[in-house]
Amino acid sequence: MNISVENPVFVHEDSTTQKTGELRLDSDIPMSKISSDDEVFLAPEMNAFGRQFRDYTDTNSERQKSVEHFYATQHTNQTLDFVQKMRSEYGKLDKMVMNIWECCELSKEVVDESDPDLDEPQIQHLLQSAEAIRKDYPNEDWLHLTALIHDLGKVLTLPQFGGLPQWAVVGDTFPVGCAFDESNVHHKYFMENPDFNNPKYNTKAGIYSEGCGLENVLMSWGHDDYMYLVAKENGSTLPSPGLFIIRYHSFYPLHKAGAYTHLMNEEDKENLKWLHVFNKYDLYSKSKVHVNVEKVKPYYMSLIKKYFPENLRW
Ligand SMILES: O[C@H]1[C@H](O)[C@@H](O)[C@H](O)[C@@H](O)[C@H]1O
Ligand SMILES: [Fe+2]
Ligand SMILES: [Fe+2]
Repeated sequence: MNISVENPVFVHEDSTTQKTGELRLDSDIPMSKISSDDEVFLAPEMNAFGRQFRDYTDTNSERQKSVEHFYATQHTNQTLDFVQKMRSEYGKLDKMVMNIWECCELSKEVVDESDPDLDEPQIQHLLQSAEAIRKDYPNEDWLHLTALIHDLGKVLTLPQFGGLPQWAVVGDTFPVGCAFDESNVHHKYFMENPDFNNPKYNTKAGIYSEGCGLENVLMSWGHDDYMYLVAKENGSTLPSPGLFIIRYHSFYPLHKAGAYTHLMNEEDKENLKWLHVFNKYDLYSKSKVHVNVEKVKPYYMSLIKKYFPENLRW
């Protein structure tokens, strides 16, 4: 069965002003195409472990216990002060010089401990999500490339990047400097966070003002913000929704639960529509069936060449 996008998305009225193409609803996919699973992406109902996707409630399985432990450490340690330090340290981009494909190869060595749905090397997740979105949006090449690179920032866990602990790299993200919304998974562990009781940081707006725009909000530090910095500072020509997807794809409290919307500006609201589209392919493409890397590599190399310089500072 085809699981539809949870939040409504809208078709742009004037597509000539958009660098990106029209947003399409699941219901726009012709019924005649639904029968061929080669041509459209069919989202599974269960994850590879036979469970619902993003189930954080099962306390019996070992994997779920380690995911909960992950969130306990993440929520305890991600303070405003920590985020500021990490942004200035990793914003220097002085750790490595390499191209995008070399980083895809490096991501073979990363397994994400926060993810209840996948324990495969990250390169597979990247190619699975890119190939899935390519089926349904064949003309949006920027979206294919966005999917390919969205999780590359997880290389921060590798020794070449200082071997950051998983809680500083993966998992859902949330703003720091304002109250932690209850829609964050395993919210109770924020009580251990020093910012939780700081009156400057624990009101709804905290250090921000209504409608200030997400670019003025400090997010918990991790692979999203890092990869956004890498793409932006190296002069990628990906369109604004692509950069937005990279930067906020782990911000489930916003794009799934609809929290923190008071911090968005008009541009964020436009970009959020594309993030809703993207999320379906990020989440439901997670599978044990591997993509043949060498077979698809030439296509993705051509996209990298189109939107990125040859070498990037990381
Ligand atoms: O466990 C997952 C994983 O780390 C993803 O890469 C991230 O984007 C998700 O938000 C998170 O829940
Ligand atoms: Fe991610
Ligand atoms: Fe992902």
